[in-house]
Amino acid sequence: MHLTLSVRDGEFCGRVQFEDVVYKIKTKAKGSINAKQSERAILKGISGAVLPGEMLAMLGPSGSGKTTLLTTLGGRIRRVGNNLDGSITYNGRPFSNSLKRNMGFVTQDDVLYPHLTVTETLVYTALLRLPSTLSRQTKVEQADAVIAQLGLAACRNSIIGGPLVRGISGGERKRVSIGQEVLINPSLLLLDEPTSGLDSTIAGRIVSTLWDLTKGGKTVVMTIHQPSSRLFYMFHKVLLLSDGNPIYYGKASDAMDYFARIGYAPTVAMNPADFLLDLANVTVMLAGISTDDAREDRASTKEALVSAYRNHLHGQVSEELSGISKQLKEYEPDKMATEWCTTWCEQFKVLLQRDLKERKHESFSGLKIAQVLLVALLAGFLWLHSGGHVQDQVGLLFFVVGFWSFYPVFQAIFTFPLERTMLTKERSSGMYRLSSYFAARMVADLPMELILPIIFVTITYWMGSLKPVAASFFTNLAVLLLSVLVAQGLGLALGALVMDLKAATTLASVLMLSFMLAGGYFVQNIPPFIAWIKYISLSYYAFKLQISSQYSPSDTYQCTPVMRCQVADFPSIKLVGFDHQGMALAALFLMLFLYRLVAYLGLMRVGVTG
Ligand SMILES: Nc1ncnc2c1ncn2[C@@H]1O[C@H](COP(=O)(O)OP(=O)(O)OP(=O)(O)O)[C@@H](O)[C@H]1O
Repeated sequence: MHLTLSVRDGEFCGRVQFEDVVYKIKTKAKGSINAKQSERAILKGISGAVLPGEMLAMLGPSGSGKTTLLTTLGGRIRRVGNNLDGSITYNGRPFSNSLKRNMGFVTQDDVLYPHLTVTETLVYTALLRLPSTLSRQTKVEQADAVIAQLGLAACRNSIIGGPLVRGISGGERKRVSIGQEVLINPSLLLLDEPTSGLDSTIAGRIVSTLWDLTKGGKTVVMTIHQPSSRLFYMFHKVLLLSDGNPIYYGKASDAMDYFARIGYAPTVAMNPADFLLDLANVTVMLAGISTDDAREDRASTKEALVSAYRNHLHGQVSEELSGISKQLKEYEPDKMATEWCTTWCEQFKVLLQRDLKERKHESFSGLKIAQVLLVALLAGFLWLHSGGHVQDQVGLLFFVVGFWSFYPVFQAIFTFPLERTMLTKERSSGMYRLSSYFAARMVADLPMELILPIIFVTITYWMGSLKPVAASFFTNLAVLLLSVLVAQGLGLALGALVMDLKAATTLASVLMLSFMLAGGYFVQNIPPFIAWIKYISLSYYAFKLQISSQYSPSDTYQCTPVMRCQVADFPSIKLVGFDHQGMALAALFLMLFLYRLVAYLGLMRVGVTG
């Protein structure tokens, strides 16, 4: 069966050449705090080429560097200093941002939204990744075609699922991940262990689908663990790695002959992939060599395999690479899709729809609503008889401000750390602009961010006998909604900056506590050196504006049984005062934008791994 998707030019980046690729990481020796950093080479001079119509499999034991090489070929490892050496080109050109939108990359772990169905997942991907020139209907049809081609029709309306929700099976999930990449009809498709954990029938089906892609002129590169011999012979080329060294590169069908020629042949008939893996692990029992040789220690056998590669294969690879380079000189490159596939507005619209659908269960969670209702009713009953008591009413105002400062911060703080892997995956493939994602996220969260405090205030305001005047109620509500949005921004900023939930929540609790304490209700005589905290405290400004919504400077209250005092002189009110209300409002608006800007800047770091 041939894949019939044809939405992009298939020759964008299909000729991949990599020559003497070396990748090093910095490591610290164990056991000593003062240990100096040393370098460890993960890839030690790897060369090869894959052309349109070819499927290259990277084989090797766990930890041999397959994923690292694949990630490097996918342009997802940053060059920092001299960590990455050698040359990698795509149709003779280096990696570029426009290229990432024309290649597919399937990661080892499936990064999918758990609450979307298979169809929704693929349709949203189609809407985001296929060009604007195609109609919505065509994109949906494209997604349907992929569902049929990958055998997902039976589970098309089932949710993906995750650790906490039961959904489709692991194999189906893997096929959805592959479908997301196949959808864009990439000229180059890179897959990290697309068959691991799957039974041999499903694995065979996946590899056959990928093989079909190569028949359509696509280039496929994958890492794979122990393919069956049927699958092994479907690969046009094989690259065998051992501890970061190449020990075989060439046609799959020539691999066994090559090793037999250099003195390594299996004693019994066995799956060539198993034999190659045993060799790379240096665990194979070798035929045709003496007992002494068989006892040869692992290091020297490995060295023998590495030097055999250098002597017999390295030259051939270099020749192949220079031959391709010569052809490329005569080859007129196709125009590459350098622009985004879809407009900002389209991206925003689709991301918003997807966010609303994916987070419906969370935003409208019964638990969340019950929690807010319960606290509102509790506060309402506690303050039921507070009418006319300034102390009680100021306390209620401060409690409401405090609750709605803490609550949104701790709701929002999870947003970006939990989305990080998804954002990295989607941004790495150039799926959408960060700004459209960010805007969609902000808007998708709004309904619940605003509905819950409205319900809360409506209950507490009237039960707590605050000023029964419509203008006061709406001012109080508006100020609270503004402070909720500010608090949400602060949570988003902390999450995006720290990206570690434990650290972010610890930091948030310290910050929010300092803001609350300096907010003007608990302490009146704050030492001057620390008094400035109130000027960065959202609780202070919100509290100040809430007070003004209830009282005016000329109001009085019964301070002793025989005397009325000025409300303005009441200690907690005196501290925040009635002046500079405009400034307080401006400060809240400033925070509203500033925190979101910080969150956006924090997110800009997410995108390319390495
Ligand atoms: N950023 C990193 N920091 C520390 N070690 C790393 C890093 N990247 C790779 N490594 C190490 O490099 C080696 C190769 O890793 P890689 O994931 O490429 O192996 P692999 O062949 O894909 O393994 P597997 O089949 O188990 O996925 C491993 O020993 C791994 O621990």
